[in-house]
Amino acid sequence: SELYHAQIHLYKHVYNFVSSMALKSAMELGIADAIHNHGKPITLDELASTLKLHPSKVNILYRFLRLLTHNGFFAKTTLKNKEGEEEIAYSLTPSSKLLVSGKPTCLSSIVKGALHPSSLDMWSASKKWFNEEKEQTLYECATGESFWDFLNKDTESDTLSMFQDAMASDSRMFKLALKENKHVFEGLESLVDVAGGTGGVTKLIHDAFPNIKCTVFDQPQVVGNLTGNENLNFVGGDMFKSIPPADAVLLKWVLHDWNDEQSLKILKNSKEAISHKGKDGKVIIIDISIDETSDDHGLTELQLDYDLVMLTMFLGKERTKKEWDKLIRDAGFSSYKISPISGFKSLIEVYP
Ligand SMILES: OCc1ccc2c(c1)OC[C@]1(O)c3cc4c(cc3O[C@H]21)OCO4
Repeated sequence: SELYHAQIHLYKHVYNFVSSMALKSAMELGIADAIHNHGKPITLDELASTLKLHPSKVNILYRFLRLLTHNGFFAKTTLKNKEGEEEIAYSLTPSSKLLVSGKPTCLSSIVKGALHPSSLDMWSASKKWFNEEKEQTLYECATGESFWDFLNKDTESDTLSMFQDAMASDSRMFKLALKENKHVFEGLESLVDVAGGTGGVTKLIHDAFPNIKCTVFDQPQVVGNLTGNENLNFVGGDMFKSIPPADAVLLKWVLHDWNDEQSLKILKNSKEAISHKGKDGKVIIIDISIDETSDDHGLTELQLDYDLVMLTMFLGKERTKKEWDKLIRDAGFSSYKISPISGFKSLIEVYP
């Protein structure tokens, strides 16, 4: 009946965290590596001994694998053992292949970072957060400091490196996406990567397009003592004041960290930076573009999850197609083109 369907829907969402935590446990145990290194489907006993689990934990491992197999992270096959009996064996799926360490597609650091207590414990303060008028992130409301201050506190240095590893692993996925979007960068003589940090992504572009003069633009304390080469240089400054001129301005995962007023300022400064190129200049935005009407339900759910992660930790936001349209037009640009890139993000080419 409808009542019981509603109860199942409600309870499923209440216990979604169990699946997340089972995935985190699988990542911490190194199950994907053990199966990958085994080179063929692995039985429960072989896996338990590879993981050096106590014999009393074998059945617990089975229960975790059962849920994760049900949710598409492992595949179950049957093998005939030496006595000719059928035995269950587990193999990887495309999703768990993203947990195999050492590969450019390894996203374990995102699993580790996103499910770190610093991202979870703050939710116990949500009622307090809703009932105060002070504009701050849920994280600040819960801990009294910004997430950035927490990351940069030297006592938490492992969290900072975990965060940087997560950004780096997401950038490696961008390298694959770059191959599929060469046309966006072809013909450019120069590009400035705004809020490019220490240049992780800019280096990927520089490697793929060595003739483009790439500038990594970020706050002076971020790029201060970094040196590049003849076609990759670091410039310190304030993107809310002015952006160094180039044929193209790259804004990758930048605008989702800022509200509309701040984003408008960044876009207007970007338009100024490419103005010498007339019609040939462009701004390349890489961010989530939510399209609830046409996108797959699961994709939209991930994008709306990300919207709340950005809101609660950075007071940032993910934008819908309509919001991008308004922001781009308010900034004075004449046209733009949105195309999907690397899974759940979009590449928006904006023309003056
Ligand atoms: O655009 C920036 C950006 C991009 C991705 C992520 C950001 C911020 O913070 C939330 C997040 O879920 C997260 C939180 C973390 C972490 C990694 C991590 O990846 C996710 O390591 C420690 O805490």
